[in-house]
Amino acid sequence: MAETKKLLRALAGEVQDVPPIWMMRQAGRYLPEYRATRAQAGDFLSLCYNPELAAEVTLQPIRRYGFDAAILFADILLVPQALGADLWFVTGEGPRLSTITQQAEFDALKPVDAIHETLSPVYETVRILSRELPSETTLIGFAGAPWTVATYMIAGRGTPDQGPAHALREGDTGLFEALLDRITAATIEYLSAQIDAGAEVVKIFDSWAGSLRGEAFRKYAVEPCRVITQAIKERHPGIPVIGFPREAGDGYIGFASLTGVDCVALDNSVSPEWAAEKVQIDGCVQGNLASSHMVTGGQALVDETRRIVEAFSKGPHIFNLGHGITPDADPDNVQLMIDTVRGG
Ligand SMILES: Cc1c2[nH]c(c1CCC(=O)O)Cc1[nH]c(c(CCC(=O)O)c1C)Cc1[nH]c(c(CCC(=O)O)c1C)Cc1[nH]c(c(C)c1CCC(=O)O)C2
Repeated sequence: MAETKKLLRALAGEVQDVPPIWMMRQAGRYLPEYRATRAQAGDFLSLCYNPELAAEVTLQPIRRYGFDAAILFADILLVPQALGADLWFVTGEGPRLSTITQQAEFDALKPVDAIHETLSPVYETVRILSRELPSETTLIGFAGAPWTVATYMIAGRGTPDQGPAHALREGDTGLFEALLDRITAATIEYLSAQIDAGAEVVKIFDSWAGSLRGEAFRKYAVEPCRVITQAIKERHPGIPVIGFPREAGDGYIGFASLTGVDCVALDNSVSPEWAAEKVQIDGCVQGNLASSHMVTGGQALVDETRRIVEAFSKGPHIFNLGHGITPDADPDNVQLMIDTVRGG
């Protein structure tokens, strides 16, 4: 059957006059309706595990803007929690987790097949969304990449340079690799369950891939993404995978062929002209407007949006930001970006 949804057509390699568009963190604190539903849920994690409300916040940006894709509302850190880590969010600061730096802490983690006990409400959210989304909107499921998830599990929080994870990688490579393998296996099961529940595309977020270089990038960013993508393709033929090795720089070159992903998401540290030549030659790309334009707006937003659309116009492209939209963004600037992409 020929694809009718714009996003799936781009992922299948179709070049479109107007690219499909969605936005990382499109359900988020910049939207008053999100803040209201989050308050109703109580806190962020309660929202993630409440299927009705998580589906509601996923749908809010679709109703307001008519994006071509909806991304499941959840978080990459639900997987560590499902593996037995303690997880909580400190208001204004971010996530906190129990740490894994010793063998005994790793040994206390749960086996992979235990994750569904914790994650089943997420699958219910996906089922609700696949019933309720407009027929032209694609539903994207997601997970964190093993390296990025491991950086949080090792440090117990977000870190500017992923220092604790690099220290474990060098100091106890065996333990580090065992942790990555556990996360990889859990991620395959988690994404697979999202697809069974109705996700039509999955995205792997490697937000901290940029701190891996050379051989380490190949072993801990490329290889886990390849293993996950291959398993997804074997179990669910035809389901496209988007990889996001954020700030990979030269590592974006060849990433699609090395991992098997159908699309590479680009951050805004690379220029669209460079990426069109070096990355889009392998297939679909997604990106890459700086999310700061959602705060500042104006002619610069319009000019930069047009530049990106033009640079990627000769190949398959999904318009997106280079990273998540921030809480201080103005919802009117999002509309301006969409109007610029769709209206020229
Ligand atoms: C590293 C990472 C995380 N989570 C995620 C990543 C990878 C992408 C990236 O690099 O941004 C991915 C993520 N997080 C969230 C989504 C939902 C879907 C969407 O994009 O709209 C997705 C895809 C919701 C969220 N995840 C979080 C929020 C804000 C929580 C709130 O409402 O208070 C949302 C909407 C919290 C979160 N979650 C995480 C952090 C570091 C934080 C705190 C920072 C912040 O507050 O923005 C971990």
